[in-house]
Amino acid sequence: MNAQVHSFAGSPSPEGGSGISVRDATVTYRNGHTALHDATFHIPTGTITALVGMNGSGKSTLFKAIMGFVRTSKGSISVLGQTVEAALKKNLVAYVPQSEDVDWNFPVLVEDVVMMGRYGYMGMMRRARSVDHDAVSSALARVGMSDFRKRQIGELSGGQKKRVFLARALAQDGRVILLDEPFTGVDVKTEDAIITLLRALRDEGRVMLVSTHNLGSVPEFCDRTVLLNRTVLAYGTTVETFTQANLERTFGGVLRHFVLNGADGGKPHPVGFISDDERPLVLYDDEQDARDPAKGAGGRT
Ligand SMILES: Nc1ncnc2c1ncn2[C@@H]1O[C@H](COP(=O)(O)OP(=O)(O)OP(=O)(O)O)[C@@H](O)[C@H]1O
Repeated sequence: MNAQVHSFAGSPSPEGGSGISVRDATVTYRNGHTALHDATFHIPTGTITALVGMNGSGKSTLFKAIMGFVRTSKGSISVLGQTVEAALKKNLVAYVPQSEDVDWNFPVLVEDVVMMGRYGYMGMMRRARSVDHDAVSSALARVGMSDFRKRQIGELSGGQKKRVFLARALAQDGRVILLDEPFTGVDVKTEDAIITLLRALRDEGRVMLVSTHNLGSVPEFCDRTVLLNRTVLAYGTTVETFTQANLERTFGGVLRHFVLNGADGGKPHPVGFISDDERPLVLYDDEQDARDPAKGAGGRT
């Protein structure tokens, strides 16, 4: 099968800009496990980049390293031209966690979760000023969750919780936003809303790095892709990087891959599916095209 993957992401991503630069980064945990070794890639500003790899390939570890939560034993990471420590101090990096990483029994209101995004701008007493309250209100409005601000976070649906954590990142005004599997457990409508928001944030010149197992969504909205398996196997524009050969290298035997004889206009039509999760990537051999089956031909615009 000689399929190539085309990107449906809007305008081509701008080259240059300081973005995120990772050079030969190695992270070894205290138990001696090296989760990431010699990882190198660059992402310019004003882009959305997919971070793709199987379970345990080091995606969350890379996020933690970019946030300064784990140290690199080798190599360097720069965020908007600054060290990780400087970026952390300036609240430049916002993080939207995986749902499993959050204790939903913790009794806290939606507006309090979003206010956490403002902590870095407050003094020791964490006294919110009007600018902080305004930032929370506008972030909640932007994700369509204003009506839920007085609700306990644990009472919300999975998709609503994701929106609240996105609002926290917006309230922080992070120039770099790391999203850990934002589409897991959300319906297609919420996924659409998140993608629309990410595109708007890209147009504001922010950098988004999105870990995802939904391979079908990647060509649709990610300008760039980083493929990971304990090191960076490939990185670059999605058009050049998100190829069948690279995906097979990334997932090996773990990837589900089917070739079907579909029918298109009455003609038999070979179709390939590559899936790491519930939304597969669809490859149309003769059109050299990739489509999202949930959205029909041509994907979303
Ligand atoms: N605190 C830790 N101490 C020791 N090992 C860890 C720690 N955190 C993660 N690991 C290990 O490092 C490897 C990479 O884990 P990581 O969470 O970065 O993977 P991931 O790509 O995010 O996986 P998933 O897709 O399942 O979320 C795994 O083998 C994991 O067991």
